[in-house]
Amino acid sequence: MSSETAKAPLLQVENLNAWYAESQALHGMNFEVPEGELVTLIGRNGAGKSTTLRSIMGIVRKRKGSIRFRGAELIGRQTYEIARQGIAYCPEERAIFASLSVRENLGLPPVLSAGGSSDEELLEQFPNLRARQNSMGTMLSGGEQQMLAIARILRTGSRFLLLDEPSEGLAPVVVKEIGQQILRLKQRGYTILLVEQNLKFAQMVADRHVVVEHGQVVDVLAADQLQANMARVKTYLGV
Ligand SMILES: Nc1ncnc2c1ncn2[C@@H]1O[C@H](COP(=O)(O)OP(=O)(O)OP(=O)(O)O)[C@@H](O)[C@H]1O
Repeated sequence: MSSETAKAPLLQVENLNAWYAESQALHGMNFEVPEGELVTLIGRNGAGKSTTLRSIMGIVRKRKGSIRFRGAELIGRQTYEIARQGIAYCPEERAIFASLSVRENLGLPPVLSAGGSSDEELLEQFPNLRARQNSMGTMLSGGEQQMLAIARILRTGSRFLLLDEPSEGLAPVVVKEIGQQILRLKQRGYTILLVEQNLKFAQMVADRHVVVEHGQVVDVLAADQLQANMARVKTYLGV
């Protein structure tokens, strides 16, 4: 057995089904996230990417199948228990508190395990947040808000990050900066599952792409296979 096959993935999603009330959004998702990799969930609007992240976090409660993190089953667990196991979630809406300063926003998440970044370390890693540390949330640009939303979850000590469309609504130059920060996180050993519609951005940072359509995984491509399969992927994305 090669060392690659011997190592269990950090996250294993098997036959995951999820519902909003009676409406089924995920229909048997299957994919894995190996430790230390950056995996994207790509697919068109409404494909089920955000629902997958929310199901992993237990925010979407009605779900069946299996989600194993470091071998432990997450289905049936509450969101706070899942966070304590070492998974941090950065939602699409960023959830920056408008009436709090950058520093106050940074201090909000609890430290859940050893190894989280201190406020000082976060300001060092995100220099443009240092420059704005006393500014209120309302005064931040979209890019600064996104940086803050990512920086904040690093406080928790979690080593597995779920990021929902960090590039959304941002200018190309800002998207590039966010991409560089995310690559730095990968270099520092974080494992990342990233929802993304921006293919160029996904390509810049990912080791592997999981293509989602109608609540199912229809393709898994290593980063170096994406280009050769671009025509098919673009059809899935509707671009
Ligand atoms: N809060 C909700 N209540 C009911 N249905 C929802 C809710 N959120 C999402 N859905 C539905 O679930 C399905 C999957 O949506 P989801 O948001 O996961 O898609 P997505 O791939 O992340 O796309 P997008 O980028 O548009 O969010 C869609 O049919 C959507 O309409």
